[in-house]
Amino acid sequence: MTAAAVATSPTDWLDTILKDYAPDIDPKLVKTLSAIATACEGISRHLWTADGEAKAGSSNAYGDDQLDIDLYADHIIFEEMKASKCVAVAASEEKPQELEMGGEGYSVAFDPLDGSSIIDANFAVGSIFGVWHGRGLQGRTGREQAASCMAVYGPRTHLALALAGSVTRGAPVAMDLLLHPEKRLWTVSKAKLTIAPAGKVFAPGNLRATSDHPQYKALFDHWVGQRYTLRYTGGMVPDVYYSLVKGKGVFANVPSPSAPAKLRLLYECAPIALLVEAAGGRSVVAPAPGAAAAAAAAGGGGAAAPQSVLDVVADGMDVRLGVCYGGVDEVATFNRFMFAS
Ligand SMILES: O=P(O)(O)OC[C@H]1O[C@](O)(COP(=O)(O)O)[C@@H](O)[C@@H]1O
Repeated sequence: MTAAAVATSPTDWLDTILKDYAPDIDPKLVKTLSAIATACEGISRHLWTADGEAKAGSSNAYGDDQLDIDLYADHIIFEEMKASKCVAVAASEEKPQELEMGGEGYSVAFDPLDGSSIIDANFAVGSIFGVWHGRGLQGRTGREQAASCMAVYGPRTHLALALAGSVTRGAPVAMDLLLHPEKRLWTVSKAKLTIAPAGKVFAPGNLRATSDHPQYKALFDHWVGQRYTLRYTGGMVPDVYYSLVKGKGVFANVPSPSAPAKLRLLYECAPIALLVEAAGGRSVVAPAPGAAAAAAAAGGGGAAAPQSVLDVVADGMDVRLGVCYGGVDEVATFNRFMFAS
């Protein structure tokens, strides 16, 4: 594996790296992923001096106040998608509709800046991308992705990148790249990301839901009782990236009637699910309180069964859900508590 790739053209460096995982990778996919990397490099550079509090004075389709940086990141990514000439349509958390990008080959859904509630405190934040084969996002599942990426803007800028089995022609794979801003070059920092089945590190999101979600409360007490180490920043990107790089742990964001789901399937949850499952971990949709009991009561013996986030159909551009990501055994423990009737 080449540790560092010498850039001869904007995409050559990535082509060299990805050919080690997928010798016959589609050049259009390489161009799309390279355009994503270029956008993340621009966002990383902008964050060095950007005002994390500056409000844009506008709100997105969900009424969330938009920060200047949200709109800057959103704009720079759409521009790079157009410039790649390999993206048919794209949509984002800020613009949740399929916008024509004028290219052909792939469709991209993204969250330009995940962590807008913590960026003013200068915590690590990120950008999330899902890349689907062909044209269209609505009606797709995460399992139809060709690739997904998660940029982490912390002390260093990293890009965790997953290639689906449809691209590697075998098992999906996840790797980690490091940005060298002075050379405008990315290198491989971890050739293969893996998550061990078990690891006593937890990141419990939407914790206020424990007030009216007895199964989530019981699980939280279990994690504390089993002396799990808490590693939670309030940013899904750095919190999941922790498990990918450290190779262990469990992240959850569980909804309840008082704290409904806010994470978006297309722009956040499906891309991260591909990364985690490509690293040998599992993803599961977090059920509402009592879902198992309700399913059992509904008769037909149909207990609520755990479902991979990758199998959820995006039957709208704003599907929101609760999730759990982590090692195989950690997600099994999550399911044991969540689907207990
Ligand atoms: O504050 P909570 O309820 O724990 O939830 C925080 C979650 O919301 C998010 O900030 C998502 O929201 P944004 O995409 O608007 O930043 C996640 O990154 C994070 O895991």
